Amino acid sequence: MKFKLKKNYKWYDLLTIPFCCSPISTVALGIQKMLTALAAVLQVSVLAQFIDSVDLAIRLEGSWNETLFWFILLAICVGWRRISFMVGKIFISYLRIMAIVQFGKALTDKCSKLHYSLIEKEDSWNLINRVCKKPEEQVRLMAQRTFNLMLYIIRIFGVLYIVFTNVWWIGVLTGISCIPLIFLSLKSGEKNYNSTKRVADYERRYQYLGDVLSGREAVNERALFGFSEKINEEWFCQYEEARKIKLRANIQMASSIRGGSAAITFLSWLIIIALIFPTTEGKISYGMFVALATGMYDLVNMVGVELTKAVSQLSQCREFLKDLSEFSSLEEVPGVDLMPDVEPFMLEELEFRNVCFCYPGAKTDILKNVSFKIHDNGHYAFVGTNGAGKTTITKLMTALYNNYQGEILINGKELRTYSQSQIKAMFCGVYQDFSKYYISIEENVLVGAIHNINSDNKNAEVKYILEKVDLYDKIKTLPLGIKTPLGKILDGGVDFSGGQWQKLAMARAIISKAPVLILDEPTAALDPISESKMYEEYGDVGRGKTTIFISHRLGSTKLADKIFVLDSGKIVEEGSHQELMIKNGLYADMYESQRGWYK
Ligand SMILES: Nc1ncnc2c1ncn2[C@@H]1O[C@H](COP(=O)(O)OP(=O)(O)OP(=O)(O)O)[C@@H](O)[C@H]1O
Repeated sequence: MKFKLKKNYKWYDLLTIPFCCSPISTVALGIQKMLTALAAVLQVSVLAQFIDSVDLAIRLEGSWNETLFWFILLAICVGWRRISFMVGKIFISYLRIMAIVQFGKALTDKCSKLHYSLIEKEDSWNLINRVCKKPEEQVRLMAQRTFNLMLYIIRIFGVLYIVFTNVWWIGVLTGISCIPLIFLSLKSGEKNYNSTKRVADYERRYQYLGDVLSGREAVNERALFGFSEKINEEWFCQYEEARKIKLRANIQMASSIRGGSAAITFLSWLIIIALIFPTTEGKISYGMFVALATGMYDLVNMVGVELTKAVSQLSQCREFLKDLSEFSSLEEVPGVDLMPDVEPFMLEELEFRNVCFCYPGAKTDILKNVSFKIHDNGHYAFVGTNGAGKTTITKLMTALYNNYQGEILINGKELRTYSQSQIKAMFCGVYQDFSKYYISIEENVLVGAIHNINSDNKNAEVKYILEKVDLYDKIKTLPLGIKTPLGKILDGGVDFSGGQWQKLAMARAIISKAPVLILDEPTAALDPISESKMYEEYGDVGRGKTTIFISHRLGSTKLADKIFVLDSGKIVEEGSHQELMIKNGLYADMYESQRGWYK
């Protein structure tokens, strides 16, 4: 059975979620908790019978055999309560495994379908992190806390029933006094979860700062600039803030639990005193008095501490369900998780017609009336100042955002009418912040053509492309060749330099069968020789593809058939390098200022 997320979660889903993950362990856990609760209730009556039978046997009015019978029963009750904890642990560990497989998988599936803008927005990103953090732990808590509540309720009602059948008014009085405590617990649980939400923001910040302080990425700058102390202070501030919020929530919860338990302890003394009268009047036996007095202390602990804790923890789970409902209602992009179309896509023309675009939540337009056309097999470049909107254009053409105004037409058809599989089949790219996958070199390249490469010539094609990006000579020297794992996660992994990783990203894009190749600062990490070699082979690399090239190195963009110059979200100039130089506008200015460095 495959776990499916639904839009609206109710309180009963605290059990249906674990049940859908693993019916066997959820039912087994429920039975284990129920038997434990019944054993505890039974123990009260059995203890009374045992004491009374010992009393009778001593006074020679009863038999020792009967005493032995009650003793064995008492030993079974106590023994089961001891071992049931271990039995429960076995079911829980199985439930956790199944929760990763079922619930965890459903969450990651949902994440992979989410709209790109939700990942970029802080609120939704925090929600995603809260829900997807340790799903197996959430499922365990749901099952364990719900069954614990059931266990306490059975025990409380069981003891109350025994008290009620012996002295009815004491049973009723105790029952009524438990009700306000349950409401108090619900409130404190809600408060506790809200503080966990607030803590999550601080945790995220201090974890990030912790990475800067101890991670590998910032090691060089850390040593050079010596910023550790300053970051450490900031880390401490964030950590302290999170600690204070947690502490306040714990104090609040402890005071409501302790306050409740003090009230009920006082009540239990009154009840034990009240029990003396029916005992002296002979309405209840001595054994029952001892058993009920012990049972009352147990009851006090359950209602005053355990039940309050269970209810408040359960309301934390309920708050998690609210988050889960919100998460599962987040907007999905239909088909975003599908593979690219296997059918090769033929691009004839891509056109932006009066496109305006504002990032969700932002106030100003980043792109203002942008219009341009690019054609099959052409080489195009976008240049301009930082923040002019070059990368944003590539995000729109690859349909990461669809809230633009104006039209984006591919082969004359609006981009929004294409399916995600079709769009994926159109574009491939190397971005500024390209990914580093800690898998083998071969797999790193094949990520770009996972769906449409023939396994017979896979190796030859990977080698050919690695030669094209000038990486094969280095890879040949590695003991495992193209099978060598990268990064420090797998055994025998080697690390690449920034430029080598970038070449690998380039290889990934080239092996893709998509007809449009987006290159966003693809050579930023390359040495000058590798860079110029890449440009010499530019035509070859982009063979049969339409290339869209973004770079600040104007010496490289001048090879493009057409250059678009962007300034503050507008295309201010367009033409070939020669045409733009004759125009003597912004492009010529930028080009001359760069050329000045080499004179
Ligand atoms: N997710 C986002 N939300 C809001 N604003 C954004 C977002 N991403 C980018 N921007 C803003 O959009 C503007 C254009 O960004 P873009 O990355 O397209 O610029 P660019 O021309 O590629 O710059 P660079 O040359 O520095 O890479 C910038 O002002 C940036 O701050």
